[in-house]
Amino acid sequence: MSRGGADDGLIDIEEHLATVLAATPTLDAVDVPLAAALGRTLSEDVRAAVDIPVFDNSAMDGFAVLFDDVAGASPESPARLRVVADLPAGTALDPVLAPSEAARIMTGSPVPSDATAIVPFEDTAGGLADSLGDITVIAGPARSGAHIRRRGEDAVVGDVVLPAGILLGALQVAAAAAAGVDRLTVGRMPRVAIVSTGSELVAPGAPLERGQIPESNSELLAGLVAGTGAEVVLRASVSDEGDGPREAITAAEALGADLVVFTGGVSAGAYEPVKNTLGDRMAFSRVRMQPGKPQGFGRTTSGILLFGLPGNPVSAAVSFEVFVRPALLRMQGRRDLRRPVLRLSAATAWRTPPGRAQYLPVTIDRSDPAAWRAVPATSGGSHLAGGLGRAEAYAVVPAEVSRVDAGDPVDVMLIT
Ligand SMILES: Nc1nc2c(c(=O)[nH]1)N[C@H]1C(S)=C(S)[C@@H](COP(=O)(O)OP(=O)(O)OC[C@H]3O[C@@H](n4cnc5c(N)ncnc54)[C@H](O)[C@@H]3O)O[C@H]1N2
Ligand code: MOO
Repeated sequence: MSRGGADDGLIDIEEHLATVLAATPTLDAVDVPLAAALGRTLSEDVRAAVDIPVFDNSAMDGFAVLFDDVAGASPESPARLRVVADLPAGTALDPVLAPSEAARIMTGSPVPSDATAIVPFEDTAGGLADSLGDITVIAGPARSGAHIRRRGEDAVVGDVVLPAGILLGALQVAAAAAAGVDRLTVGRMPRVAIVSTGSELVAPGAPLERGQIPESNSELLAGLVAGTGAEVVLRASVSDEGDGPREAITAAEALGADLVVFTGGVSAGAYEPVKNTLGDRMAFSRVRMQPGKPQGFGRTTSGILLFGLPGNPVSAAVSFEVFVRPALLRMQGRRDLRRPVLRLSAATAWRTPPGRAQYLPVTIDRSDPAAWRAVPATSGGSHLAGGLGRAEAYAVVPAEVSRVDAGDPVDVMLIT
């Protein structure tokens, strides 16, 4: 569908993404130990198997006391107590405390059932140095319960500590561990084949004959794929002649691939291997974006998703962000498929392509923490593969915006 009645044959980004996602299955879930869960997508809610905290415990190194014994204690009016027990972390002891008795206690140790407050060492005359006989409290705790961390105040058994569909980062895996959970159900890693096309491509670092360039898209895509939690099972480079793309699909199928990403060979030239050999399996569209206008997408009869991204390096990077990444996340069961977007002001003016949404590689000027600014990393050309290396985000400018002036608010999609 064309926007605003413009009859330019381009389809909207959302329309192409909807086509992609409609064809994208959620893969099976697998059960993994915590150590293997980092970077994966959680498939089922995680419920606490133990309370957090597990038991009432001390927040301070000091003494477990009866609040009434020490309330209002001061240097002028100290409270004297007798230490009847010593409670290191891990102890199972639960000593009885009679009036005027205390237990020395360490941070994290279980608070005796009789105790109603903790007095830190700093609030006693003798401190740690004189802590196992009689002690003198010179500052009473502010309230009953002071410095006691209560059982279950964070979560109780059965509470959902992590909801299905989220990315498991270090914080989330640690929360599962704290909740007494040792295995997590996560989306299976999608298996991805990456296929570069182009007779001009040679390995990076190889001597270049006239007309040849270093192949860089497979490095780009392997990194981007890994960043989604998927695994690369095949990297291949095929020439512009012959049946390379079809052979690559056969090889990918043999490796159990769920998705094949081609770059190059999808536009309007005489040698377009993806377009010319895979027309029976993929549809080729022109999407209202720059870079990333030519897009191929389809599916094999066995259900492997096929993406034909444009070969220009920035086009390939942006196309991956906008179409392939959401598909790979959906396969793993991720609920939120979007990157975080900040609205920042443009540091300089820049040109935008008429009638196409722009994804401009940018850096973020953080020199004023209250006013971050988007700084173009390139002039916007889809071939500027070196400048792409400076980028940490894309400024996303809608198709109907004809220019960006310095100070204009722009949406900035974070990609790191
Ligand atoms: N007559 C038209 N020509 C072009 C159109 C159009 O609409 N009409 N669209 C342009 C746009 S927009 C793009 S984007 C490109 C897309 O072209 P292809 O996807 O067919 O890609 P190639 O022609 O194979 O390569 C484009 C460019 O990228 C370099 N490249 C390709 N693969 C790699 C790789 N793996 N590593 C590094 N660089 C790579 C290649 O050498 C070319 O310079 O088409 C426009 N043309
Ligand atoms: O759309 Mo192409 O990807 O402009 O350069």
